[in-house]
Amino acid sequence: MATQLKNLCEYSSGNIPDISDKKFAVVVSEWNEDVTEALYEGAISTLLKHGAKKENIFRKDVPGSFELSLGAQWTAEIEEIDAVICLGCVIQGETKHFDFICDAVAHGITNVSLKYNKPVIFGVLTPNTQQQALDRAGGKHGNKGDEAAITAIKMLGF
Ligand SMILES: Nc1c(NC[C@H](O)[C@H](O)[C@H](O)CO)[nH]c(=O)[nH]c1=O
Ligand SMILES: CC(=O)[C@@H](O)COP(=O)(O)O
Repeated sequence: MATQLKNLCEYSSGNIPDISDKKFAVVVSEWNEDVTEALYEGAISTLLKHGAKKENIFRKDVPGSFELSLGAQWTAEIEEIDAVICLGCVIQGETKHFDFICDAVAHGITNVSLKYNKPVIFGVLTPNTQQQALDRAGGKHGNKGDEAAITAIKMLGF
């Protein structure tokens, strides 16, 4: 279902496990920081809302979304980390650079998740415009950060 047909903050409240002792790494891209900071706020508020402890949430920043894969690996390899949430925003420009970044980070994050056998969540917006990004970072379509956080939580209850 396309995002415009659902709100990213709406999700079924079933199968929410106890995360009071779970440790989360949140890797945030600095590119489009007005958007990624909003995603981060959404992710943190969702984790805390569902019982995560603030002292168990560890933030690391990377320059751009392309670096999210390595940032995810450096945090996922920490044994105590139970799940990694990657947050980024790649906005289409004039060239194919957008395609290469999006493809690389989607595959990279997937590979880290499978390599370390733990949830590594793709909380990356890939909009055509700045407005589409803002609409999905606390705007009319909700917040992809909320969605990424609840996805991590639900995967810990698998
Ligand atoms: N244009 C965007 C980028 N570009 C930077 C890359 O992510 C990367 O840091 C660079 O290619 C060096 O490896 N990053 C975003 O996150 N969003 C963009 O819109
Ligand atoms: C997604 C990007 O890297 C983008 O900002 C690059 O813009 P352009 O394709 O116009 O160089």
